[in-house]
Amino acid sequence: MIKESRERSVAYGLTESAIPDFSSVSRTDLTLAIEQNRVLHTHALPVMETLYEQIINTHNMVILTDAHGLIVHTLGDDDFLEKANRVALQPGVAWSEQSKGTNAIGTAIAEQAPAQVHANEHYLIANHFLTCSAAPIFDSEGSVIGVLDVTGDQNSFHKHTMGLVRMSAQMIENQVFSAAYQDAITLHFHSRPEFIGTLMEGIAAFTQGGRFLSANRSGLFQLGLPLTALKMHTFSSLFGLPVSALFDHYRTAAPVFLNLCMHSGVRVYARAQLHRANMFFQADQLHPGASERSVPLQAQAAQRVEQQATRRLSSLHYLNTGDVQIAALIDKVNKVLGRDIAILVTGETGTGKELLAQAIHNDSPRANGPFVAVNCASIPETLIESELFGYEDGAFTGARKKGSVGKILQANGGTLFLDEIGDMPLSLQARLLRVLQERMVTPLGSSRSIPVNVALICATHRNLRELIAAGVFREDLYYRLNGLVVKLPPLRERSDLEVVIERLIATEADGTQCTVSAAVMELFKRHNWPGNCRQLTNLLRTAIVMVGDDREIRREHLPDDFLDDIEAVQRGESGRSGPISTQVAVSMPTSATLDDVEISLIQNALAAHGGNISATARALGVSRNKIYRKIPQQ
Ligand SMILES: Nc1ncnc2c1ncn2[C@@H]1O[C@H](COP(=O)(O)OP(=O)(O)OP(=O)(O)O)[C@@H](O)[C@H]1O
Repeated sequence: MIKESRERSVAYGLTESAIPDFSSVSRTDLTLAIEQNRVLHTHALPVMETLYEQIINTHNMVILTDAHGLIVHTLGDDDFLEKANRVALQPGVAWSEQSKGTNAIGTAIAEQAPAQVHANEHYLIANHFLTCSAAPIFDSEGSVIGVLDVTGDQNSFHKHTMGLVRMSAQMIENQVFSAAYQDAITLHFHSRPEFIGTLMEGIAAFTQGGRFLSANRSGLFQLGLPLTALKMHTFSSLFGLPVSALFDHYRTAAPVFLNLCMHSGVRVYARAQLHRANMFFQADQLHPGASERSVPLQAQAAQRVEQQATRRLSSLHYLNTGDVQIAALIDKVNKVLGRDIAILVTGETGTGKELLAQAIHNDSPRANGPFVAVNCASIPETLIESELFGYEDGAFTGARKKGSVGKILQANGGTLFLDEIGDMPLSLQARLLRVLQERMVTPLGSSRSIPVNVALICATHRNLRELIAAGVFREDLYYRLNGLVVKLPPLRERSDLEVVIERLIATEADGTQCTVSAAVMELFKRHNWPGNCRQLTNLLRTAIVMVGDDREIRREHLPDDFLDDIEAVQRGESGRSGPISTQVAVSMPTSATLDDVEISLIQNALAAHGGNISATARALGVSRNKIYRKIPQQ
């Protein structure tokens, strides 16, 4: 493979000793490339993070490219990233064979197969210090849509890297496949039942009528026919049963896998996932430990419940539950309603910042206009620009035909809520400021400015002044956003806990009478509520289910982890309930170094956030990479 690739490199007119082409496409073209590869990008990022966790601190980086070898995302150890930047291993740079000669990314694309290129196997001498393992990612039609690569210093070569990259690429392929056929019937199968739900499972997609649509890599292998031939088949010609047998099987709700005989005579175990509309017949329901595929659906359901509750709770009057701090806050907000004054809501996570923003909108003269919420922390940095500002129709060469209306324009006539504004990349802060000052939006790739009329509410749990001092938040934008700054108090400081609980129960119990026992109310009052109203809402939601016909929430109806927290506090342990930094500071030996304190602080925060790295990073105001670096086994 290397020999042929080197021959191709010569044919492209490259010289081994040449200085590589370090040029990068423009920022706009990079954003466009990411947008065009949005599905790949979305599904690859979590897999890249997991892959990076395996290789952290080994002087390596994980790279995602599009089908032409253009790097669209990287994750890596800072020390190696510096070295990598010297040979332009960074977003916006092309690593095709045409551009860089023999290299794992370009060669994997040319060969349509995994490629490992080590040290002086690289065509360009400048790249001899690298060792690279790349695997192409295929779509359901068998076309390469991107490449996943791990690149490191040649001394960091490890023979397992290629295997990890291949598995990760296959994982991305399976995710992309499932996303493409989420409305189809999918059959997950394998000759060994324990492989169903793993990377090894075959997945085949069928129309509701049973016509074969496509299969993932393992599915094609197991079915033993090329894709073109399979497209002539139906569920019944492949498995000897009408597709309606799947519905019948799951209607009986028997918790067993289907046992199917393939056209080749080989028997496989299978579970089916039926159309979204037939969600109730999902095979996943038959497994006590639901597979990961059911999680998004459960998450969606939970989200719907939260949204419904939010709608019921959203008016300033409703939020005024008797606490003096809240009353004063609502009073201030009422005075600026309908005025052109930006509102900045601060407060710990879960204190109700978004709920307050929605209430402000609902009570404002813009109530009939849209309320558009954007969480700046949850959108990958590279996508925030297009998400906010949108695209012009066919504005770029090769751009997708339909442009996209950004969130700012979607909020026209209504309210734009920018949550976690402190996470807005510095480069976009200037653009946002311009929009706010000029009241015009220029979609990406367009020279046309569109007038826009939005009321702006921003929220943050971070200290923007500290961010300004650190040089990551623009002072001029800060002054534009803080027309009125209101701080939602943490739940532990509120005097209206009983009223909040009463109202939440009324909403959550949907009319059923339910009360909280005096003992539990006492527990609630003493609790620190690190997750604030969100934690209380979730806790009550669970307790109401547990209480059944009892009508009174008692200690036995509360989740164990909550009771553990309470007991830890009672035992005098700092537990999860106190401010983490204080706990660490007092519990460290005097000989502890700053590094020890940092590690301990991160460990405590991780425990407090159930091991969730993103939440921990947010709470501590550091990057996820920092957490990985300090606690590598995470
Ligand atoms: N005053 C309240 N009464 C009842 N429920 C509330 C109240 N405030 C917030 N909630 C509930 O708590 C949950 C979290 O609220 P919200 O998303 O508004 O918090 P947030 O401060 O924006 O959180 P984050 O900082 O994590 O984005 C929601 O389910 C919301 O309905």
